[in-house]
Amino acid sequence: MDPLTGHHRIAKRFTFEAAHRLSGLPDGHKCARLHGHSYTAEIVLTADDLVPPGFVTDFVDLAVFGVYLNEHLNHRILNDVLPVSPTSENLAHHLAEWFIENVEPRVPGRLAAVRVSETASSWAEYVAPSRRSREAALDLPNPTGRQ
Ligand SMILES: Nc1nc2c(c(=O)[nH]1)N=C([C@H](O)[C@H](O)COP(=O)(O)OP(=O)(O)OP(=O)(O)O)CN2
Ligand SMILES: [Zn+2]
Repeated sequence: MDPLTGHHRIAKRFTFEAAHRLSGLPDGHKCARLHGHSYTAEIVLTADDLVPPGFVTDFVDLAVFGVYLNEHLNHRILNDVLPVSPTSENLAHHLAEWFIENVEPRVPGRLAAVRVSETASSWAEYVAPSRRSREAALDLPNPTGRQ
């Protein structure tokens, strides 16, 4: 790729409410108690080239991610529904894997990152591996040459 050529990034932010408790923390840590957050989950997509009329991906086509959040995480205790400890880091990774499996194959952009916030002052981000490295790991061909 030409190092002087940039690429496009877009993001869409979703919100949901959920509770969690974190284990493995020092005695008395406030987050060991069951408590709730108004979460935000931001999906970042990237593309070298735009598709008509000038999109990385139509924001409308990302609505399915909001449906997943609403049906599976909203107003839930995250410890009951996630296969991992419900830290922001683990949640960002989990959401990235869900997006890569369920949404990315149907949209033109590729996932760059998922950023999760529990509070207005913090976030955790999972940076997705490139499409090329994912395909190499699966030993798949890359006929489009897309990164
Ligand atoms: N690296 C991480 N650290 C912490 C996480 C996490 O997911 N990743 N999570 C928590 C707790 O969930 C806690 O509820 C959030 O802590 P904090 O940011 O301190 O939240 P407050 O609203 O209490 O923050 P203040 O800004 O200090 O009011 C803890 N750590
Ligand atoms: Zn918390």
